[in-house]
Amino acid sequence: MARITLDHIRHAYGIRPSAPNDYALREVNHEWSDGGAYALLGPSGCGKTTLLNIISGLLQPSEGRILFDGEDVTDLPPEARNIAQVFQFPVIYDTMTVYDNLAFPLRNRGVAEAAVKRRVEEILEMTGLPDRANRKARGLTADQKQKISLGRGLVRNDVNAILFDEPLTVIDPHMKWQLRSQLKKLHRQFGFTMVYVTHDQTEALTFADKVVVMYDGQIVQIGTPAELFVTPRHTFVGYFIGSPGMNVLPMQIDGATAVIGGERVDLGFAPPNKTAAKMEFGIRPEFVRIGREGHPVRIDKVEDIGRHKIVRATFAGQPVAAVMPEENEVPADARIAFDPKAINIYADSWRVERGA
Ligand SMILES: Nc1ncnc2c1ncn2[C@@H]1O[C@H](COP(=O)(O)OP(=O)(O)OP(=O)(O)O)[C@@H](O)[C@H]1O
Repeated sequence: MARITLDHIRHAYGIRPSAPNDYALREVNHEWSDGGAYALLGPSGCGKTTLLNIISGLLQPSEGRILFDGEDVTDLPPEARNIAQVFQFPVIYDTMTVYDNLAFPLRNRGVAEAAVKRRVEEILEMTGLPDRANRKARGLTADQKQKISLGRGLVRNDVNAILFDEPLTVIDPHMKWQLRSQLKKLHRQFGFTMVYVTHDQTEALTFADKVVVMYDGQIVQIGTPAELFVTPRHTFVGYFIGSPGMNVLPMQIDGATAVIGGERVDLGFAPPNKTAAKMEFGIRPEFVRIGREGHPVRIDKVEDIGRHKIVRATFAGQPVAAVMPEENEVPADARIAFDPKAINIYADSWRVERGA
């Protein structure tokens, strides 16, 4: 397994890019540790597949270098990078049996038959297909075929990294959860460096130790699920992670006070003077209190979703969501308050550090 360094990578599909918008990847400059489980998360078109293909060698970046354990592999073709890749749709040999499909990557490398057998049997067990071992792949369902693709990606344990590009799209929802847990278990057991592309936050947060959030051709944050929740570095991370996402309200700063449409909210710290064009106040719905204290608010709707309820309200002319425990009542003359420790301040969409 390898440490992966992305050294000032930029990529444009068109020729002679000039403006930032000409780049599918604007600038990626990060190091991913050996044995880490990373999820690349972001909306459609943000550059996830582009970045994954640059790592695997299917695509040459327009600028920058990629290194495995410090060794420059930018000019190496995919087969020389020693990478396993699992795609969205099955890539298997229909005329081979399930067993032979799984054995193929090992036999190709000259692994002894006894070791092939041991490993293939483990993978058959993991994918829940041991009784299909001698069947031709042709007769299998789409999700069984995709499980074999996953198995082929996992069968070798001498690869630099395993890359997954939305691998569970064709798998039914119940099995999805099971396979994701198995991937996580395998990661713990063998310490593979894994990169997993998805646009589904649940998938990313349950699979990865570190989630790499991409937006508009950039990595906007790399963090643990808890870091993405508590301190989103960019307002996009706030919106995209969480359900409902973070409340983001336009504001002005006056010392240690946020002025939001005429209401003054104490921040508990004075953000430094910023020359930003746009200042915003961010707070997750879990830290918004609806009760008898605080600022005036208009309650628009209460959604009961089981263990808690989501209150949709209007504060200082802006829509705000709050998450409340099921047993709490919304009082008739409700007020709104914000937990000062959970307030994030954004200057031109980027988080301002306390004390920065
Ligand atoms: N072969 C290509 N030629 C030209 N433009 C491309 C090509 N592949 C991707 N793009 C563009 O590059 C940008 C990033 O695409 P990419 O496929 O990397 O995004 P993604 O985050 O993986 O999206 P999705 O989740 O839809 O797969 C998009 O604007 C896309 O239209």
